[in-house]
Amino acid sequence: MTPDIRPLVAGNWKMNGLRASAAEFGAMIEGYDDDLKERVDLMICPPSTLVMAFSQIALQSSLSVGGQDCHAKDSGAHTGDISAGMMADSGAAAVIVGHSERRQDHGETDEMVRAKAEAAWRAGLTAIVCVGETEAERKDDKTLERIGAQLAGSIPDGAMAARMIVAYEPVWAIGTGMTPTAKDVAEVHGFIRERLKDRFGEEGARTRVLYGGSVKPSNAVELMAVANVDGALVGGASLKASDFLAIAEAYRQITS
Ligand SMILES: O=C(CO)COP(=O)(O)O
Repeated sequence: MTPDIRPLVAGNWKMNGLRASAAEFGAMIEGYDDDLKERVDLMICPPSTLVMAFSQIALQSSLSVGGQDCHAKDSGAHTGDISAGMMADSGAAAVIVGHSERRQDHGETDEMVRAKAEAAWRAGLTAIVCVGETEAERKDDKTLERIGAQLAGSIPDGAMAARMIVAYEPVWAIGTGMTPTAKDVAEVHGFIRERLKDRFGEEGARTRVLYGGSVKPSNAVELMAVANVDGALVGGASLKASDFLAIAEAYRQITS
């Protein structure tokens, strides 16, 4: 938690989900109550094919919708790609950029991620910029060095809290069931906060910094209670509405 920052629990569905899964999820999510809505924002980042379906669901609930990636250009001859403007037109309010799976599978560099974040802003979207060290980097004691370089390279100048979210996702914790200790999370999130403040001043102090990597209902309270953790970016556990809501429920406990 950071005082005065409203937490966000965002679900990244990755390459999962069909229209029926979205409808099922929507029916379940309507049930989340006003008290929880007061405490935490919820977002789902489905595959592009479901952004429109989720933006309909979002009308019935207090959920917001994000994309998982966008092209750095606004339009043009880029078969198979999707622009930030298209995401916005489909009802997204945000877009994830620089997820480690994009960095690994598609060779995305910090420079490319930065250009995508700029494209997101041009389209009026919030950019959720992901950073995180590999297992080898952690073992070599290079975690903060790596995160510092990714922050410097991937976040464009002029970042403002209203349109920027940083997600710290240690690569080795994604989909593995392994998580850093609360102490390690505190160290990295504290470091990210200092870097954001150094570069963006008050805007950096108010930017949400999410933790992602094997967040589950059973570890949500411990992870979300860490200083400078302003929510979660949840992969696998966001696919089931009951687990996703159970993670959000952590805020009922933490903020009571
Ligand atoms: O990559 C993630 C979210 O973007 C985390 O995935 P898991 O929650 O499945 O570990």
